[in-house]
Amino acid sequence: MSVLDDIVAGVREDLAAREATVPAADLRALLAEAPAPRDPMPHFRRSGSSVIAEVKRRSPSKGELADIPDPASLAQEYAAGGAAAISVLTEQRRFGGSLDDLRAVRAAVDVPLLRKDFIVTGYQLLEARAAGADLALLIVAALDDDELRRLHAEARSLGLTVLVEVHDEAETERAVALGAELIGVNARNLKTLEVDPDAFTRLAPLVPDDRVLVAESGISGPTDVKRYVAEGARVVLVGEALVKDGAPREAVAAMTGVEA
Ligand SMILES: O=P(O)(O)OC[C@@H](O)[C@@H](O)c1c[nH]c2ccccc12
Repeated sequence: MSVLDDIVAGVREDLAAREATVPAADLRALLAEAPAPRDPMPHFRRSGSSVIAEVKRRSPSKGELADIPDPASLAQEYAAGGAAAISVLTEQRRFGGSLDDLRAVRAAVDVPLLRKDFIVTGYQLLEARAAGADLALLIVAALDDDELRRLHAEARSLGLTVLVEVHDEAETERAVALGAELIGVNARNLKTLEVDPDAFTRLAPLVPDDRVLVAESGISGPTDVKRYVAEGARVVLVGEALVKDGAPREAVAAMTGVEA
């Protein structure tokens, strides 16, 4: 069983417990009252890099990254530094996150929020919207083509912007064929946890110019950002480097608006 399969199995168990407590119909009723989601695409399409800054406590590859007792105040620092969006990891077992983190961040900032999780059912999309997310991640490696298409359509119908994540050629072709507007190349292979620093370089040319490309994982500062922008990224998604930096506001600012 790959790491990814193992994570998804845990996610499905936790999900079943939540679904038994809060029925989908209750979430739908909540959403009927909710304000429309924020659209991050105009910021992403601006010239110069946009940053999606991530609230991330730990990961299966690196273990403990940072003690984040107050995700809301970290998010306020990210927003003050000019983050185009904030990613909140909500997976509990391996990443130490929760929907409570997402709700706390939503209450504290006005920028678009990404629910970063292993989304395998429509219920998780309802949860994302109900907790105040504006974007949702769909990981191509975790979904067959039917699931990917169905979840993508469901997310769009809820008004969510979808970040479709890929790591190899075949996944990139699936994302493009799906019509994904926002495609993230994760340098890390979630099945093995290995990082391939050349993944972006290889995959970016397979993506048509009308889509927005996001470079994900292993970005440590403005030098990395400049390289990815030169290779076609408009957006960078950064976790570890920001949660470990004592001055996250300045760190986000330094990675924002970088030109090739
Ligand atoms: O902490 P980093 O190396 O800056 O990486 C952030 C982000 O790319 C990473 O958290 C991530 C990318 N795709 C994912 C899918 C699931 C969980 C986590 C991720």
